[in-house]
Amino acid sequence: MHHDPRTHLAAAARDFYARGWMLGTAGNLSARRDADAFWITASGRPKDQLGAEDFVLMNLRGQVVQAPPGRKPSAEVAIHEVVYRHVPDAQVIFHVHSIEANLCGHFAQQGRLRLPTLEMLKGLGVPDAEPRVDLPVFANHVNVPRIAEDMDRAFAQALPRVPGALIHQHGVTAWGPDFLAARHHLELLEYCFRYLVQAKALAIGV
Ligand SMILES: CSCCC(=O)C(=O)COP(=O)(O)O
Ligand SMILES: [Zn+2]
Repeated sequence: MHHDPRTHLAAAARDFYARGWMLGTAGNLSARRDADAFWITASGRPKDQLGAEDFVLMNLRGQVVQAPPGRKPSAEVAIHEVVYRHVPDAQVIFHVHSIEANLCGHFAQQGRLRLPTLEMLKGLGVPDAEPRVDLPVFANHVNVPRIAEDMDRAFAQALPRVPGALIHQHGVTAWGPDFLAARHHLELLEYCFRYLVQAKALAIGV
């Protein structure tokens, strides 16, 4: 990263807040500083007004490297750590809470949400003519490290075919090799969620 990733993270948070995906302090965003450390939003901060003092530097062993006074890392930092450990290409991770993502959790079967067969899946790295792609869906737990352990186990078996994962009744996490790609992946997954919700309302099979 040539610029301080905290500036980009704060701008992304303002954007996602405006879309209704980070209301009431929901969600958390992070970006790698280098192979062993990443910046993540501090816990419980309003996502439309983040400043440099709202980010914590973590290493990939779960230790705080640098934290402004009174700031703790996101309560969901363990999930970011799992993604960075398993996906070497992931440089940026966005976790947000949209209504549609939470509705879509109810359409999942056996821990998988079948994504609609849309041309836009190409933007998620799926070039197939008739894509049959599932997004992994994890159970939510009050004890967040439990969610991270489930993801760790699943990702050790196989990485998701698309750069994201859903937590039931909670929200989606998407990642990418840079800020723009991570944003596009998040937007495309959220588009799929909106599509699935509307298709269900219209009783259209996808
Ligand atoms: C009000 S959202 C509840 C916690 C959560 O799921 C989230 O994404 C925000 O947690 P953080 O500790 O990162 O502020
Ligand atoms: Zn969350």
